[in-house]
Order: sequence, then structure tokens, then C-alpha cells
Amino acid sequence: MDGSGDVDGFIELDGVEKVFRVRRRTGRWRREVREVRAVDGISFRVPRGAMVGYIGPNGAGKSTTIKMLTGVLTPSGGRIRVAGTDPSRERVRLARRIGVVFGQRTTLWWDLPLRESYVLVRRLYRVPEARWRANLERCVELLELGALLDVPVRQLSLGQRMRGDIAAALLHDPEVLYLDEPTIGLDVVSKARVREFLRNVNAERGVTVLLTTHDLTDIEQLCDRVMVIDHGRLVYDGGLEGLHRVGGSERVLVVDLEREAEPIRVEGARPVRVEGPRQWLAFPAGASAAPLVARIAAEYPLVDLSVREPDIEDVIARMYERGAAVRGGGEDAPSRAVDAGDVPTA
Ligand SMILES: Nc1ncnc2c1ncn2[C@@H]1O[C@H](COP(=O)(O)OP(=O)(O)OP(=O)(O)O)[C@@H](O)[C@H]1O
Repeated sequence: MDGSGDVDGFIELDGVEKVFRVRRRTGRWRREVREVRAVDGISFRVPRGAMVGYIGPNGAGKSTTIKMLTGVLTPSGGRIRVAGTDPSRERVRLARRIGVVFGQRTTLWWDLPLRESYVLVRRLYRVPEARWRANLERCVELLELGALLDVPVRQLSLGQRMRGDIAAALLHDPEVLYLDEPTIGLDVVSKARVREFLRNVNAERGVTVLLTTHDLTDIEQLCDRVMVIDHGRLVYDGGLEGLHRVGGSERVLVVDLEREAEPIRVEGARPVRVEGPRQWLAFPAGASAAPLVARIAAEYPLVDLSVREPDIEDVIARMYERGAAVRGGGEDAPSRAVDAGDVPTA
């Protein structure tokens, strides 16, 4: 380690921009060059050891940010430091200090058994044998990979492959882990296992984690802080509860009763739908579901229930609506990041 990357700003972005120039055919001989501002002046600091969510709608600029943080893309403007280094200038050196997992594609060798992929990772990063072995043993145990080590990657289920990918990203002891949709497409049990493991890696090894996800439960269970990006700009930076408050978002309790009944009336929730014995009740996303569940269970013949999180898209849309309302109907998007408990201001 070079001693750089102080506590306040292990990952630092100052006014970072990324503009893509896209050529488009507009006629037989004519080409038009269009600029896409994927990232439009983003600044933030992430301290060492933090676990931060980085969320936003499709096309918001999340992957582009992560690619700049790994050095794969060079910013068009602004300044990035990760662990004291400039990622695009010192990409190879930085690669030894970061791990990356893309949920939508694997970094493992498709035709090789997992075990051999891990040997290749060791050679690629020149990880000392003893350290590699210790890391592998730990990942195998915590991610329950033992029975899968001799299975070719192509034969693994999505959840198994994801666990395999996460292990591969950690064998060289990275100080930073970028996770792009690490729970996408996983079943409930696999999601829980992956989250538990990530929590552990962050808490015990102090790995700094930046997590991109469409699943707000990932954020709720893993991150104290969430940054929201939209149209290449940071529009919120704070706690998840604050985001729900700013967005006025609601979660939905799906209740299965023994039989059809009148819409459930209970304080703190409003009925939104009834279909036979199943009912849907909305309640503020920042509130706990536990007292509601207790009241419903005491008064109604409850069989089963589940809680649905609001969509990120919905939360952001509501945030804009409220921001516009607060500013007296301004048509612009919130132009700077707002903090927990705050509302967007111009
Ligand atoms: N190589 C590229 N060339 C041109 N435009 C690009 C390129 N990469 C990304 N973009 C554009 O930049 C914008 C941001 O894309 P990016 O992939 O960063 O979004 P995202 O937030 O990761 O979205 P998703 O959740 O869908 O993955 C989009 O409009 C996208 O079309």
C-alpha cells in the first residue's frame, strides 16, 4: 500500500464528466455526431471501509462511473482518485487493489471448472500462494462453493456463478470492491447468502464497497449511505430512509387471509387493492412493517404476508414531483445532491 487514500476520501470524484460522441447516419452520405453526456459533473467522497449504494434508473450513468473508477474509461473532465491514484493513468497498478463484479456477465473462464479459474486469477494478480489459499478457503466456506469447485462455469446456475464471481474478485485481497447488480436474477436464498457474505467482507476485512443495484433491499440491508444518480447527475446523497422521506415513497404489504374480507382498516396503512383473500396495503417506506403486521395478525385470519419494496424509478419520480412542488413547479430536475431529511432545492 502506498499510504494514500485518506479516511475521508478513499474514493474521490470532483466534477467528473464523461461525454460519448456517437455517430449516427442521417442520410445516404450524411453522418451526424451527437454527444451523450453519460456523467455530467459528479462529485463525491467515499471513506475507506464504507459500503455505499450507487443507484439510479436505466441509462443514468452508473456503469460509466464504475468504468471510470476502474480506469477502463477516461473522464472527459474533472478529477478521480481511488486510493490516492488516478485510475485511468495507473490502471494496471490499481487493478491489483480493486475487485469488480458485474452481475450481468462473468469474469470467470466459461469452459473451466471454478477451481482452475481461481488458479488463473492467482497467476494473473501474482497472489502469494499462502494468501491465495487462505482467501480461497474462506470464500469457499462462506459462499458454500465446496461442491462446485470442479464444475465448469457454464454448468453453474446464476446464483452459483455469482458466488463464484464474487470469490474470484476477492482472491487478491482488494481494498475496493465494485459490484454492479450483484443480486440481479437471484432467488431469495441466494440473495440472502450473497448479502451476508458482502456484509462480512466489509465488516471483517474493511473492504470499501460501491454497490450498484435495482433492488432497494440490497441497499437497506447493506448500506448506510446511498447516492442516487439520474441523467448523469448526483441527485441525492444520504441515508435510505431519508431518500424514502424525500420521495414520500411507500412499501406495500401483501396480505393473504383465510377467506375474502372487507378491505383491512388499520392505522398507518391504506388499502390499495383487494383480490379474493389477498389484499394490498401501502405504508410509508421509512416506517417499520412490524407493528402493522402485529395489528393485522391480531384482528384478521392471517395466512401469509410479504412486503414489496418501491421501485427505484418510482422513488426518483416522486422525488422530482416533490422537488418541483417545493420549488413552485419548476420544470428542471434537482440540480444538486440533496441530503437525508431534506427536499430537493434549486
Ligand atoms: N460506449 C458508449 N458509447 C455511447 N454511449 C454510451 C456508451 N456507454 C454508455 N453510453 C450512454 O451513456 C448513458 C449512461 O449509460 P450507463 O451504462 O452508464 O447507465 P447505467 O446507469 O449503468 O444504466 P443501466 O442501469 O441500464 O446499466 C446512456 O445514455 C448510455 O446509452
